[in-house]
Amino acid sequence: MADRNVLTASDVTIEYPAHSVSSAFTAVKGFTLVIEPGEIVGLVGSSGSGKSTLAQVASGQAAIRGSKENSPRIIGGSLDVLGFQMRGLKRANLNKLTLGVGYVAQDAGSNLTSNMTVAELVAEPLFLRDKRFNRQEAGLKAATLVDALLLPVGTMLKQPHELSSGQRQRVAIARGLILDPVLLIADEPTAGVDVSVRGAVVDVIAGLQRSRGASALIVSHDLDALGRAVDRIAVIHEGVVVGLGPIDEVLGDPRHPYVAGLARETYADEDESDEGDEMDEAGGDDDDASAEAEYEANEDADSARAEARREENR
Ligand SMILES: Nc1ncnc2c1ncn2[C@@H]1O[C@H](COP(=O)(O)OP(=O)(O)OP(=O)(O)O)[C@@H](O)[C@H]1O
Repeated sequence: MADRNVLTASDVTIEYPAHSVSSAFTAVKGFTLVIEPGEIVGLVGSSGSGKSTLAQVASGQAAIRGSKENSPRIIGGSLDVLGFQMRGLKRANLNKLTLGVGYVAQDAGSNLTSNMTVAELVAEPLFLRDKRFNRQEAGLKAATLVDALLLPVGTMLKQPHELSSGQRQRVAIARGLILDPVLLIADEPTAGVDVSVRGAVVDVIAGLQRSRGASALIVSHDLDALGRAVDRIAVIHEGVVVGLGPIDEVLGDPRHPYVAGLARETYADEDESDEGDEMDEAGGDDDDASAEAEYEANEDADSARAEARREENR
């Protein structure tokens, strides 16, 4: 029976299978999350915490790439996306799933076909789905998205090499949005985007999806960029959800040292721009200091682990 939620993850465990030089690795452990229609959720966490792995599995991209490429696979729990059980999803259903799920990969901006114009790149998914799609309508849709993503209209005639990396990333986002996905999964959509427009880009993604009653899962390690655009955040740490809810609630009542560190960092940033704003936190300075120390230690350990794992898989 189809699930009314856009995404329902119950105790999902995901692993990268063993291959010639390395053993199997569990990247996500017991992940639970529900995304309702029209809801915008941010997935936050440090490097190597499992965000991209989840995004690849939930969007169907891992299944499309298949086992040959050492793609991650669900080994425990259940993940339902748009009514499809992602565990052991058949190829025919995978095609149906991707009609409704848009995916913007972490490095999407740097993988755009080099000899196409922005107009062609953004409109291409329409023609891949329907060769006879009306060209004028496609051009108009592409231009509207390019404009919404704060790119100059002149960008339409340019090729990727004529754009900055942040502009290329925004072209990739426009590509991900042009099919009006029921669920957009965007992995670090603001990577490389100028800091002054990062928040606005997330706002555009959230606004466009919300206006159609559609949903989004926006992966980011940048809470500032998610800002007020998301309804809730899920904080993931070492593959486990350690915080879930509206940003202010999660950060205001941290239940895990990683979240406490995240809160402290976020509030410190806010204090820098608003000097009179004092934090009134229970627990006192000693607790804050130890949480921050643990957060920083975790961050360092995460980066080291992620790098070691990448090295191992080279
Ligand atoms: N192909 C792979 N094989 C084995 N392990 C992998 C593979 N790809 C990633 N991992 C490991 O899985 C864990 C989660 O990685 P993932 O890329 O999902 O994290 P992330 O939170 O998206 O990090 P980042 O913010 O750096 O992109 C990491 O420990 C990583 O090293």
